[in-house]
Amino acid sequence: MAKQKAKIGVLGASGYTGADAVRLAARHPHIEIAALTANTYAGKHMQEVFPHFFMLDLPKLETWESVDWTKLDAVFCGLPHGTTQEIIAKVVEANPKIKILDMSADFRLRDMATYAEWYGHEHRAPHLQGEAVYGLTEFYRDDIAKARLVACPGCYPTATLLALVPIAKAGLIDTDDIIVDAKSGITGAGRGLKQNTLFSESGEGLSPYSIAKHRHAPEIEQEVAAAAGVPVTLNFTPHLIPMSRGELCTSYVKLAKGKTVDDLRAALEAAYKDEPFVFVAPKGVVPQTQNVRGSNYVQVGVFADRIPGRAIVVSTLDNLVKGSAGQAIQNMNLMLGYPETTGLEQIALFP
Ligand SMILES: NC(=O)C1=CN([C@@H]2O[C@H](COP(=O)(O)OP(=O)(O)OC[C@H]3O[C@@H](n4cnc5c(N)ncnc54)[C@H](OP(=O)(O)O)[C@@H]3O)[C@@H](O)[C@H]2O)C=CC1
Ligand SMILES: CC(=O)N[C@@H](CCC(=O)OP(=O)(O)O)C(=O)O
Repeated sequence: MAKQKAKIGVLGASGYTGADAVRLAARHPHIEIAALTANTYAGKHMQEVFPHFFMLDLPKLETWESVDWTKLDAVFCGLPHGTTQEIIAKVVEANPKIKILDMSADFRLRDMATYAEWYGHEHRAPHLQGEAVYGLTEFYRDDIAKARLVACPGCYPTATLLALVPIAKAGLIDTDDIIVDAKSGITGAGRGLKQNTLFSESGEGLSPYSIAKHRHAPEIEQEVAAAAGVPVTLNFTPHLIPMSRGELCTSYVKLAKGKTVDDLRAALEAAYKDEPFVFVAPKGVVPQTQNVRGSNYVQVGVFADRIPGRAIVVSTLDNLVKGSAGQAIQNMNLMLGYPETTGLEQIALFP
């Protein structure tokens, strides 16, 4: 007899990450989409909000309060940071067995004081924070498989950490001298109306933002520090770039004494040789967002700087796939015991 499909819900299905979770889930062979929630769009059909789902028969958008959480096996959470903690706490109260794939930042920082400092309020579900597993699949796979609550990393942290963790872990770089220059497509800012994401204001320019104060800096530092085994402070500057999806991070690093760029390449290749989604570009090949657009793949390239003793690592992903919904599906596969790549092997939409 065929195994029953797992029933999933998506919180924030009327947003960009929620919608990409629906796009991927709709063609996943082992899951059934059983509930979709929205805030202002509650009561509407998904196709009214996202016409590209015209061929699907999907549940109507409803508020999270009206969902029967006891019927679901897993929930994807694409809510604005700050709102997730309380909603997830209620969902878990209703169904303690439900698996949670949070795509927001609400459970990523392990230190509550750091959370309060960067997010401007005390954590609203500290009892759940303790059990949250950081959802960077390539480095937390075993813990993710056993977890109830997975805090999927942000899109910038995913791209940056896939470049930095293996080389920091191997002691190949000076962790006091890391500069991350990051660029994101406009969907990274969500679907809500904002002046700076209007085509007329973002379509023909490149804008740095949150200089020296972006909330992904402490998240990246937390994970590079865990890899390196020492506290890390780094420079992180994001930019908004006129394309719909995609992200590219360029990390400038100083080599540890006696280490070479070939050592960096060897560490990255060793880390990812058996990984289904992360690929190290061959020598001289430059990663570009076009190679990963719409896919769960990540491309990492490593280059010697012309300044002796320095190197440049370039990493790229799709912010809505490996940067959020795709990685969440990858983690769900582990948590529900499906092959990790199920539903995720689409190649980039190129051009
Ligand atoms: N966009 C990206 O590339 C990435 C985003 N993230 C994170 O994922 C989360 C979602 O991002 P994204 O999809 O871009 O955001 P959107 O702004 O596109 O969507 C937000 C969703 O949350 C719903 N919502 C808003 N406020 C509330 C509330 N008070 N109660 C219940 N539902 C609410 C919205 O409903 P409605 O539209 O009906 O009002 C909508 O469905 C954020 O935390 C974001 O930072 C993480 C990685 C990448
Ligand atoms: C372009 C843009 O605005 N990007 C968002 C990052 C999106 C994201 O990954 O944020 P979370 O940590 O909430 O998941 C930002 O800079 O805030």
